[in-house]
Amino acid sequence: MQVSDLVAAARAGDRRATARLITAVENSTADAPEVARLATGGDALIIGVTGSPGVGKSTLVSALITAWRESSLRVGVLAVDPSSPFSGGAILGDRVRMADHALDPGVYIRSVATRGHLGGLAATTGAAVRLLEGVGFDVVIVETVGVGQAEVEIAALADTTLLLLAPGMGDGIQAVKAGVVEIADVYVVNKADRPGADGTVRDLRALMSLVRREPGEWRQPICSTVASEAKGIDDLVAAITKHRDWLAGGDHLADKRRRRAEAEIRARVDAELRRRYTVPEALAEQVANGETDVATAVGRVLGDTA
Ligand SMILES: Nc1nc2c(ncn2[C@@H]2O[C@H](COP(=O)(O)OP(=O)(O)OP(=O)(O)O)[C@@H](O)[C@H]2O)c(=O)[nH]1
Repeated sequence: MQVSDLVAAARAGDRRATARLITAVENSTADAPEVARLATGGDALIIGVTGSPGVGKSTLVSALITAWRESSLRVGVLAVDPSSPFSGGAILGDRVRMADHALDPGVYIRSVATRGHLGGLAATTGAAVRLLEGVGFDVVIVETVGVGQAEVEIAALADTTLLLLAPGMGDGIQAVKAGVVEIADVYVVNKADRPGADGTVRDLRALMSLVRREPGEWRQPICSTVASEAKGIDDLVAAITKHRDWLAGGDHLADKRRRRAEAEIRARVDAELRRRYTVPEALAEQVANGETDVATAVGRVLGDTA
């Protein structure tokens, strides 16, 4: 099939065509440049969802999909697994939300692996986000488990980042420690049916009252949800819409988009440099032995293989 036919099919809701296009950009196949050229345009709402394992990200994403489908929006989900070298959807096969939305052509769900890919999340996921937006998805959700660098990178990709917490998991404190709180645009206290939820909301409020904000700056709302019963989802969708309106009201959205493009280009440039400039083992050996110094070795790597 021609790339143009695949793009047309993907726009019409053919999920296999969408899958083939993402695979092409992910693997930088010979078709990738044409795919990137044709599958362009669109204006998706890009949502990042992050939080510790077990807080209910998958369940919440499933409930959000249902809400947006009720408004006939097409929803794409990229589930990023920073620890897995596998890609293509197999990991999510048994997940609840797959079963819930498996027959709906307006929903596309895929897992994205970043381990072993040069450039990390920004390079691999950035291209897939762009593709989904380009074939007409109205909402693209990027979900990742809250570990290490991934959640900071996800915030760079997304227009609106949701940070999920759950009562009784010490999440509030963990989040502060990791500095994650700053990357969130909307806090979600999920599992609000569990004891301690009010306390988690209170802790967050107290924490936020310490942050000084300029007039006109975004104040992160705190939404309480019971994702497993689809409770609080309407309020959460409203908070997301409000953030989008705030972004669109100033230069914020354009700024975010530019920074996203910059992060994606940067990641790809870094990956390309790593591919071009390899460090020969013998050279490392020489530095380790004291025969050569590091600066000289760097000169050799750059000079020898440029
Ligand atoms: N009581 C309660 N349980 C919930 C709620 N939301 C999700 N759960 C349950 O919490 C467990 C974990 O939910 P997941 O959605 O798999 O959590 P996750 O954050 O995606 O987990 P990882 O994939 O491990 O990162 C499941 O058993 C859900 O049914 C909720 O609002 N209340």
